[in-house]
Amino acid sequence: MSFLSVKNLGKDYGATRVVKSMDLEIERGEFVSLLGPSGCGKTTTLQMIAGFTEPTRGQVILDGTDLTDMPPEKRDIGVVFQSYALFPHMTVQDNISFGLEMRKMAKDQRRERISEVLDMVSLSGMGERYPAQLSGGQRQRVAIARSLAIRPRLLLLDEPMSNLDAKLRENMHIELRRIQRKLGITTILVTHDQTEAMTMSDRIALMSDGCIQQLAPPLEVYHNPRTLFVSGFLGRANVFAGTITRSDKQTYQVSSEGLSFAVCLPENHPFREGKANIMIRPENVGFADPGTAGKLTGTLSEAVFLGTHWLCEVQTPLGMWFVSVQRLASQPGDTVALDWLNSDLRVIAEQQ
Ligand SMILES: Nc1ncnc2c1ncn2[C@@H]1O[C@H](COP(=O)(O)OP(=O)(O)OP(=O)(O)O)[C@@H](O)[C@H]1O
Repeated sequence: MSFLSVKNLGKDYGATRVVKSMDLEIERGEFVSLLGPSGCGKTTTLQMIAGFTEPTRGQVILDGTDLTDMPPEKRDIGVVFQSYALFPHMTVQDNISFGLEMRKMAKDQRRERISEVLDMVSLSGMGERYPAQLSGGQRQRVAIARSLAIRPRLLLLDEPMSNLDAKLRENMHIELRRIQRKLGITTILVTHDQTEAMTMSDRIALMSDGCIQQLAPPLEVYHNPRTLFVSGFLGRANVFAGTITRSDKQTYQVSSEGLSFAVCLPENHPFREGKANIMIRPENVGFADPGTAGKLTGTLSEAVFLGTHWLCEVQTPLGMWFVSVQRLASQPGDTVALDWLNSDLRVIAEQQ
């Protein structure tokens, strides 16, 4: 059995099913993100695991113990919210000490633990300060230190970095992941920030409308999205509708708007022949070498330089495509030929 088992977990408010039926198996030490648009049920799921919201159905089992009817303070779970909820009238060390005192830890041990976690979040020497004397990033690190101090069996993070500026957030991603790995603490992060989920997680649970659409490692979710929603939520995607036919045992062709390309379908792919959606990422499409026809012709309508690459919009018979390239030799208005490796085309069985 997994370290954390969430089985058929759901929440209804009146007739509205805000979390339909969640099944989640998380291994000890794993970092899993719940990623999805606003209102898809991420926070509600986390609150049910923490014990702050009573589920309408389902079970939460942590390390073999059924937590479903256990009050939050008995669950041994650390929670960090978007608003850090530090006690403003207490110093940093008293904020951290609070949870340890509740657990009746001896004074010497408490002092040692506080110094250890402050060191971990690079705030040694700041123990005497009050929250108002800290920056947003420092306050957030105190909140994390406070939740780590109790050595919870499970750490739940609800958008803990969304108040920080972009640079600080990036640093915190790296820092938090380092601490999480070092302590081997099983962690669930709620976020709507795809970069945050991609950089931090062992696995991402991509949610929409109260359901998990796909649960897999970041690269798998990115490169092999199971649904159109997933392909569009994580990064940019070029998607077109086509008809798949079988050429021989291993080879399939997709045709659309009079064009035809070979596609590969993995052994276990749910789809074989008929109408389907085909997806390719912008970075897997390039401009054909001069003098060659490429696979698709279009008109370059826009090109913006994003520092590491050019993001281009190309109007094609298959719709508007995004193309991401390192170098650009064409101007908006030019006719361009696009090329790609057919092995980078992905078939998404779900219909549009
Ligand atoms: N107490 C409540 N009563 C009624 N509806 C609620 C309640 N709490 C949450 N909801 C609804 O449940 C849905 C899911 O909310 P939830 O906060 O879990 O979403 P979320 O994915 O975390 O969104 P966000 O990223 O905006 O925080 C929303 O439509 C919300 O309005």
